[in-house]
Amino acid sequence: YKNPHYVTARSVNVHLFEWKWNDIADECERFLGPRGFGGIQISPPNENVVLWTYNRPWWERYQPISYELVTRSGNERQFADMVRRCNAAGVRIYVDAVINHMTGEPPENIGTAGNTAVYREWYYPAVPYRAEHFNWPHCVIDGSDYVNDAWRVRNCELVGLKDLNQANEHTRNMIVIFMNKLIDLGVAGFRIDAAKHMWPEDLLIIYNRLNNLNTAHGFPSNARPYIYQEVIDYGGEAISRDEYTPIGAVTEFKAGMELSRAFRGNNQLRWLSSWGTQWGLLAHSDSLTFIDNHDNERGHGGGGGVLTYKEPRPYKAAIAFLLAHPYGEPQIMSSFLFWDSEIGPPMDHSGNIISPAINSDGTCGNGWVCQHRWRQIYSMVAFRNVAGNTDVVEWWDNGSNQIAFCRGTKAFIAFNNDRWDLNQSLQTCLPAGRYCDVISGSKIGSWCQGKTVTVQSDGRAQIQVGANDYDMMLAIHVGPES
Ligand SMILES: O=C(NCCCOc1c(-c2ccc(O)c(O)c2)oc2cc(O)cc(O)c2c1=O)[C@@H]1CCCN1C(=O)/C=C/c1ccc(O)c(O)c1
Ligand SMILES: [Ca+2]
Repeated sequence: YKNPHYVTARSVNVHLFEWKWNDIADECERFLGPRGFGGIQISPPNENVVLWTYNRPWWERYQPISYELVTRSGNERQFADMVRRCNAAGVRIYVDAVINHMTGEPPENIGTAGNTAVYREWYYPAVPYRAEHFNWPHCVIDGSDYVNDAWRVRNCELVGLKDLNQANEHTRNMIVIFMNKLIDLGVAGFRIDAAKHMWPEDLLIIYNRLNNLNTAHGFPSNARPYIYQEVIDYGGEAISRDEYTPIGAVTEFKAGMELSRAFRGNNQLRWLSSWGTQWGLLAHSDSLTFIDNHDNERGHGGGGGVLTYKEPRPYKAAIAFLLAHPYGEPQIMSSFLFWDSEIGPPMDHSGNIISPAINSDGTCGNGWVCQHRWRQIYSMVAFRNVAGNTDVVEWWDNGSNQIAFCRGTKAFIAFNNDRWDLNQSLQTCLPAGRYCDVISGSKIGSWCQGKTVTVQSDGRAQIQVGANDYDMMLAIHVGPES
């Protein structure tokens, strides 16, 4: 359950938060496939509550009312079409699975999004779920439970959302039927939302009932779905993410928190020479890493502020480091613009999500940030792909915030977060020749739009990253893009 099943030489997952299925399929063919992205995390594809009372907040998609594949992102046919087209472009699809709970809204407060599910007294006829499929006696998780009471965190309601009982055979089967339908449509795996709120024993039983991946979509035979479990654990809680690593990968929130601290200047970059488990992070094969996600980019995720698109220079540098270093399976957030922590995706007056516009320079409009289309970020996706499974070698630092390292003989990156220029002859580990810095510009034919680096026969080059350069890093690698 710890293998993303990326197509060869692909290595990065992008969370296209709240995108519509048709737009994702287009993006796979016109951008993500050609640029070497490995996979996409999509928003929950099953029917959710319609909360006009909060003007369609982003978190309504985390309040299921059925497992019908009908949401504002599209219907079942559009979903199947997206998975087929993205797999054909070499880009995998991972589904955000909300299986801990159903909505907590009383019947009179909900719309029927896909007109397939009207439920009464917590019954969900479209699934169907009835009262005995939920945890009883009724209780709601209190803040102190996270520290003191693992049983209540699992068996009581998260913010009043109806808490399913995954120990019940019918509940398990409804969840398994839902997930197997997605696997048969060609998805490569799942993000398990709110995994902390479910018992690992019950989750493993569910995972073991899942089908092998569908070989018609290019997966090898007997391939198990990639499972990464959302367990928000900065330490100090009754529940540890170590309870979940035996059964699947786990979201490593500490990675984004620590790299945000470092690239904001609250920790010296030189300490990153030991990046990985020595920082208290999960084992490499268990670790889904990211700088920010849909929750903590809004400040919900605790652990202090992670870097987001709102602080672009250190954000791009933190992402560059995350992608340049071999530790973990990295995921990039791709957001819509927001100015309050509740607001949902750009929508028209009747609530339909507005598609991202693609500008002539390749960036997005219509209220979408499309971080994955920022040159400094998609260039680092290519960097990571080229670096493959090579190790970090030739680590250099200046004793504070200027660092550089190679990935085998394939790639080289340098960062400068000091207030003075970096101007050093450094070992790049690359074959002699002229390379384009992929951060400061693209390579057009054989011309470098940005900086050019000349590597001598001993692998050394004069590396310059000014303290006030537009970006605080320089990256070069073998292969056509650099
Ligand atoms: O103030 C709120 N929630 C209370 C604080 C955040 O608690 C939530 C956590 C949560 C937070 C921290 C933890 O350590 C933890 O174990 C769980 O996970 C969720 C997962 C869901 O599928 C749906 C939810 O409504 C939540 C949620 O409210 C607002 C209003 C309701 C939704 N919401 C939110 O803030 C929604 C947040 C949300 C939604 C989906 C997610 O995947 C997520 O990680 C957070
Ligand atoms: Ca639960």
